[in-house]
Amino acid sequence: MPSVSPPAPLKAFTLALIQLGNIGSNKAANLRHAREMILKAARAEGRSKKPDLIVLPECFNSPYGHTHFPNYAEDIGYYPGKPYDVGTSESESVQMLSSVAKEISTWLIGGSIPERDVDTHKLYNTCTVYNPNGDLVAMHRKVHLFDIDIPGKITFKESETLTGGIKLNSFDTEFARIGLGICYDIRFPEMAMISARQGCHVLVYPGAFNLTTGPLHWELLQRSRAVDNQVFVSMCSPARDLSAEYHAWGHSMVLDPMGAILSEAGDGEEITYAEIDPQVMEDTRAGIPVTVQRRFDVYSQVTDLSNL
Ligand SMILES: O=C(O)CCC(=O)C(=O)O
Repeated sequence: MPSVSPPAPLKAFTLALIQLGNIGSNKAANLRHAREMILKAARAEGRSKKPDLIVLPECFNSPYGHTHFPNYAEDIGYYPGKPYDVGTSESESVQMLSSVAKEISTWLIGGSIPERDVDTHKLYNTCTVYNPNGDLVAMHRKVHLFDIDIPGKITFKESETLTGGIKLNSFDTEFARIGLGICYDIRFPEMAMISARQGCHVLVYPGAFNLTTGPLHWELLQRSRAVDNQVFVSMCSPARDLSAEYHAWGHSMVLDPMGAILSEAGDGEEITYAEIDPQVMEDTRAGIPVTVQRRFDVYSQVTDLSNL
């Protein structure tokens, strides 16, 4: 594992998930609606304070389906660690997300969008992150592509048009270190484990489960990753739209390190908020000390599967 600097301590903060509805074939309309909902989430009517971090769902600017990715893909051209001028970005989604993050002066995880690499022209399912100044500060390309085939229920093959990312990604805010994944990435505990061991306090996955795997696995996987790693976990879904080609499960949620659900949306368009309390993480880790009981001396014996 590459060496990573330890994170600053987790502080209390408010997380808002936008379970976005009305995602259709008109990209400009999708972007307009996403912007309106981000402004609404930031207004936080009826709440005592505005959120510190707002999250959009997977594929928020285009219909979800591998045949659509090439038509909706945008050139982002972001290279971690290199200066990035949002003003000259080719990506209209990046432009919108950056300007609205700046307008509301709030951290924003921009769900995901189909991206075309400017050099290789390969397509990715990509999440971008903005600080309250509107700077693009992190990007995650979905590592594990959603290729499933459950006969009679659902067949989906992202790898027909997309390429998987080759890197795990996280970013630091003034309140937490946050690890990124996209949807199917949550099925791979190794990825969550590495992010948690690199100091992430919260793992956020823009996602879009379906009506076959959603009921059984959506909550289970999030609770598992939260309990395994004693971190906060959250997935943000689009709203369910039965007139769309892909029927998303909805139920955007936030879980604490004990696996308790802090907030959960229904299946329609909704903004759900959760208060992240660092004490819960501290108490969980003190009470159930798995984070300091790991036996790497034993695990090393089972890495070679040919011995089994
Ligand atoms: O893993 C699943 O069941 C759903 C995953 C998914 O919808 C996705 O990766 O977009």
